Order: sequence, then structure tokens, then C-alpha cells
Amino acid sequence: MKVNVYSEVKKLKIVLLHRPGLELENIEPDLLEELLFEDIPYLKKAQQEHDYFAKALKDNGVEVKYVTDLLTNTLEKKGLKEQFVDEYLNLSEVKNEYILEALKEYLLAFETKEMVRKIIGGVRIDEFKLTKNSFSTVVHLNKQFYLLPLPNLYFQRDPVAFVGRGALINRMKTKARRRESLFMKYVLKYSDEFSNIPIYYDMNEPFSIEGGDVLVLSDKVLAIGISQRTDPEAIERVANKIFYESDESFDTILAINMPKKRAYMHLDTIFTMVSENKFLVHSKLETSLHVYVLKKNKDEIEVTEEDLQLEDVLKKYLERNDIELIKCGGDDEIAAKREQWNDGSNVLAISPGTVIAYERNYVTNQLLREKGINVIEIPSSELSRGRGGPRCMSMPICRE
Ligand SMILES: NC(=[NH2+])NCCC[C@H](N)C(=O)O
Repeated sequence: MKVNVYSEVKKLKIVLLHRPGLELENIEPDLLEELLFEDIPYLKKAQQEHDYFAKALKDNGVEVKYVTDLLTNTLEKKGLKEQFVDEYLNLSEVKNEYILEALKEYLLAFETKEMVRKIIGGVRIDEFKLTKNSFSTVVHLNKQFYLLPLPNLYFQRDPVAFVGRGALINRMKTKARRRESLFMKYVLKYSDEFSNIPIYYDMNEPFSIEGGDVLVLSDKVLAIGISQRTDPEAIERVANKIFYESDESFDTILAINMPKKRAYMHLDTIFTMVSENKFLVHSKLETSLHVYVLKKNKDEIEVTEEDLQLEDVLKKYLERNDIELIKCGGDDEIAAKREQWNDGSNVLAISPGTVIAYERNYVTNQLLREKGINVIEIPSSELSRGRGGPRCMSMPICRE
């Protein structure tokens, strides 16, 4: 498969998704915070909405790949089922030897596709009986899960990020999401479809970075948020890899300092690109941003710092005067806050000037249309409960 991502807006050809499943049925009120959800989505509706999203992509000529299919095929073809389970359980920090053994046996008894579904869905304590019990297992049996679910997996933007011809296999900030990166890591490492894709970051690095913080503004410029989820050290490592150990065309990384707040979780919750010169932005982004500019120099990265309004940052580094910012929710302060909360500024461009957006953000969508943007709306009452929009739910693999 060809990996080609040198833009946020050029015609989208192949995209990676995950259709939410069982894992949403294992979110319960006491786990909301830990699992990074604000509310419990209704699975049946969430799946309908997600299918609608996938259909909108396909109807517009985009090839949709599902991470579960890619993983299942890889594990089967390469005989990696057991190795994957071992690594997964290790990452899940299942340490009790009786439980570890029983869990492994339980998972491996499923055929691969079902096993992958189970691993994402989580394993409850009442699903199987341990044959050996000891004091320690008895203590564990008072919990609800042997394995917690991965309800955030439908936000495929974050665990792996395709950039240029390669990929970043991200180390996720939170324990709730850390295991998600293993899925595409196996696909990238072992499947024939993706052979020889350069890897610019690995999940075993100590510093975290998430794909929602990575924007490919052009074939020269990347923007990466220094956020609650992404450490400056990770950005530095990515910069070194891309600048000096690859033949990528990128020569500038704008590391944008972000408020460390949940409302500004990732850079793509603050702004997304909707055409070559138009950007949809968080309505409260009036203050200037502190930006560290990492430039590729002969053999060392040159760093400069600036305090600039977003508009001026984009003008300067994309070298164009026609940059236009469109505010999520417009000038209506309440609408702006409401729509920001439901990912109004998180749209996915499928070609320059055409975006997929949540239908519920109708104030913002109308504004986009007034600016000449073609807005394809998708239903979103359940999907939005996980705090992510169309950009968060998709990972472009190939653009024109
Ligand atoms: N790229 C994004 N903005 N992703 C949103 C992810 C939302 C998810 N519930 C989390 O907290 O991680």
C-alpha cells in the first residue's frame, strides 16, 4: 500500500478507521474518567453513525481500511497470534501468573478475528473461571475486568500517524490508550502490504506523542502541538528522524505550545485545515501562541521562538498572504462554546474545500458554506460522546 501524506487537504485516497464495537458496552459510569469518555455512547446508534461516515468517504472515492481487518490478516498470514497476545498482555500489565496464563489460553482459543474483537472489547471477570486460585487471584477477582476495553480505538487519528512516506507509532500519554498503538505496529512491521515503510517514532520511546497533535500543513511544514498529550522530547526525536534519517521533503516543524487542558487536548481540537488557505479554528484563539520553530539546518536543528497570532504563523511559514481563519461557532459566544465542545472545529478535509463534519454543529457548518466550503454532514449524537470529530476518527494513509 502506498503511504503518501504531504498535505491536510489534498484529495484523500486511502483512510484508516475503526468501527466501534463491544468496547463501548464495557464503559460504565465509574470508569468514564479513566477511559477518557464524558458519557456512555449507545453502541447500535454509534455504529450506524460510523457506517454513515464510512459510506460518505466511500461515496467520495476514498478507500476505507479497517484496522481490525488489517491486524487480523497480518496475525493469520504470519502466524503471529500468540506473539501478539503475549505482547498485548504484557502492555496491559497483567502480572499475576495464574491470571496471565488463563487469560492467554482464553484469548487464543478464539479464532483470530473474534480474538481481536475480544481484545478490543475487554475481558470481564465473570467470563471464565480460573482453574487455579490463590490469595492474590482472589483479590483480583473482586475487580470487574481482567482486561479493560479500548473504547477510544475509533479515534484512529491518535495511535499511529502517517507522515510523508512513513509513520509514527505513537506512545500514548494515558494508560487507557497506550495499548492501541500495538495494532498498527504489527501491521506496519509484519504485513506484506506495508513492507518497507519508514518508522519515525516508536511506542517504546519514553516520551509521549499523539496523532491529534500532528498536522501536515504542506510538503515542507509540519505543525505539532506541545500539549497535555505530546512532549517536546518526542517532537525533537521525530524532527531528527525526519530531517536527518529520511529523504522526506519536510524542513520545518512548528511546535505550538498549547494550554494543558482537556478542552485543548490535541492540536486538532484547536484548528483544522479545510482548504489550501482556509482554517477552522477554536473561537477563543485570539491570544498569540508561543511557537518554537525547528528548522532543518545542515547537521543540527535550528530553534527560534516567536509569539504570534495563528494567522500570522500560517502566513509566514506557508508563505501565503491569503490565509483565512473561520471561527467555530462564529461570533455567537454560546454557539461557539457548544460547538467547540462537540468538535465543531474538528473536520476532515477529503479534498481542498470539501470537508466531512458533524451535522450537530450547524452554526459552524453554515459559516463554512458561506466561505465556499462544501460540507458533507454526518450524524453524531453518539460518536461525539467520546470527544472527537471526523478528523480524530480517521487516519489518512494516502492523499493525492
Ligand atoms: N485527535 C483527537 N482530538 N482525538 C480525540 C480523542 C478523544 C479521546 N476520548 C481521548 O481523550 O483521547
